[in-house]
Amino acid sequence: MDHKRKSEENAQAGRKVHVEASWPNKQPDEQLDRYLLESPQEDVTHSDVWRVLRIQSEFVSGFGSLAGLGPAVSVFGSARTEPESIYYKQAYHVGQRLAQAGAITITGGGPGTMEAANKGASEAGGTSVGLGIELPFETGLNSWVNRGINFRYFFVRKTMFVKYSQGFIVLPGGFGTLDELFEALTLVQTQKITGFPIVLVGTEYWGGLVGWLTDVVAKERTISPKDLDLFHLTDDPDEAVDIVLRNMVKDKEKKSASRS
Ligand SMILES: C/C(=C\CNc1ncnc2c1ncn2[C@@H]1O[C@H](COP(=O)(O)O)[C@@H](O)[C@H]1O)CO
Repeated sequence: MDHKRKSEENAQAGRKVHVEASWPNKQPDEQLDRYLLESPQEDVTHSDVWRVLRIQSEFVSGFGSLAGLGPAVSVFGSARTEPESIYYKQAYHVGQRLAQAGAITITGGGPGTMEAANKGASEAGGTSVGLGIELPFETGLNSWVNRGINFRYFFVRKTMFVKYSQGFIVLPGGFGTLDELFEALTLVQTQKITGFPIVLVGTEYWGGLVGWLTDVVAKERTISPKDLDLFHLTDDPDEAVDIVLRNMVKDKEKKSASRS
């Protein structure tokens, strides 16, 4: 469904949605990021130069739209989670709790877990941000996003999740979720970002991965054993929210102390 039609539907249903495209004159068939990634190296022509400018403009408009957003938490998880799933209910609860605490929920703006978190946030009267991504198959922003931005490039969009949130809550998910999780872990591990909580929700789902990181990856020393402390693991969505909110308070205190 295109964004114009989605906006009209939302308007008819009385939902207030603010959607921005981070690129002008979207042409749905044009998968420019795919061309960028697939084009041969010798093909560095004028079109690559223009592509760099388009990437730059996507960063500029993303920063412009999100500047001054306020305290926010990014919530990740599978695009395929069904509303009957316990993970959907947990993501809804996370969005709701964040809104009640005055924090903004940011998701990828898609279906499944993203929709659940946006719905929880929006129904609790909070700001519910969706950073959508242009895909070869149309999915569009979910109906519970009340502040939406669309991106063409995954890597630009991933920068926005990190830059404009103060922590990640990660529910069960597939490749997309793992990508977002491991990017944040790498940034914290290499101290590109500091004091940034990452909470995994779902011990049964994540247990295998955490076991492998502990028994193989840390044991083989491809990560340091202390890197295992860079994330939290819980079954309790309230605990996940408490961890990120506590960290936000600590962060705020640190900033005001350094100003005085
Ligand atoms: C595949 C399906 C829908 C795709 N729609 C998406 N919309 C927005 N964001 C998405 C979408 N798919 C993946 N993402 C990003 O990755 C994470 C989820 O990926 P996973 O592989 O499903 O775990 C999510 O946090 C998004 O940022 C099905 O209808």
